Amino acid sequence: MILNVKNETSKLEAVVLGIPDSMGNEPTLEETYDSKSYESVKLNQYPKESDVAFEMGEFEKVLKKHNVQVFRPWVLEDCNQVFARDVGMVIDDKFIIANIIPDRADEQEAYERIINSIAKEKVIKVPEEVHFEGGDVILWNEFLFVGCYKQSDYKNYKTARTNAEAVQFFKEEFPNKWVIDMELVKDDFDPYVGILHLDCTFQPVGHNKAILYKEGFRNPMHYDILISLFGRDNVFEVTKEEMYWMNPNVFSISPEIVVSEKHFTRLNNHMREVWGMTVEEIPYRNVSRMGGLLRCSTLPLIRS
Ligand SMILES: NC(=[NH2+])NCCC[C@H](N)C(=O)O
Repeated sequence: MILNVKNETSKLEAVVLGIPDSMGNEPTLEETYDSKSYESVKLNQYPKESDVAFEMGEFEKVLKKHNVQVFRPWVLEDCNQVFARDVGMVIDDKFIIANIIPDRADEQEAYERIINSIAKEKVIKVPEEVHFEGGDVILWNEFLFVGCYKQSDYKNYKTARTNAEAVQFFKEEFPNKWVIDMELVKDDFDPYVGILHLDCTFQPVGHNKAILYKEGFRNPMHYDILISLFGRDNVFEVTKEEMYWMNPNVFSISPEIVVSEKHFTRLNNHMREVWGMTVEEIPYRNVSRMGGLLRCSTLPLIRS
């Protein structure tokens, strides 16, 4: 398979979609590793496997309707494999195997078949000290945005997944890209405050548009950079409440077609009416209760 991903929106041809089968038992509070799951367990709202399976089935149908080839990881017993995004990622024609949080490391073996179908020299494994997850890396042609956390208490946060070493790694590995690091606000317990991955606070859509949550950036200058790159009129800013429901985590099938959650009324209307896009609305609220949404459930392999 010849990989090709240079941005978040070019026409999608092949993607890995996570899989809801055999998710295992609901985690205990101590076993959760993101604030949203923590809250769901605490409020007794952690989703049932059948509800997650229904929502992911709706997602798969939309992808297939648009002629996208959908790959799945193989099913591991009692293992949550919904969020394909984080285990690795494609940049240009390379597959980078991520160095993810140890609680999730088991998920990676299920991608062996997919990785084996890629030429060996195109598969990159990062050094041990480099921590990153795919949700923190956003491609925008010559730009590579990396969500990270660089403070000395990095290891105290289960929700800090990408470190300063990763930023350096991307700079060295992709010398022709402009790597921009964006430090995120972290909070392991409050989903109204902490940002798990960059794709929970920012995402390009359409041609040169972006969805953005200002308070997610630890350094206001990082927000300013995005505003100046995209242009204020091309940015849809979400509220705290919309961030909580993960509005920035929609998923593009092409610059004209985006998959979104059916409750995202304000965003969906804006994308349709102001940006002229086709919005495929699906139910995905149960999945959101585990700390990720549509982008998080996918790992694009080929965008033309
Ligand atoms: N790209 C993302 N935002 N992924 C969300 C992953 C959520 C998952 N519960 C975790 O903590 O790892």
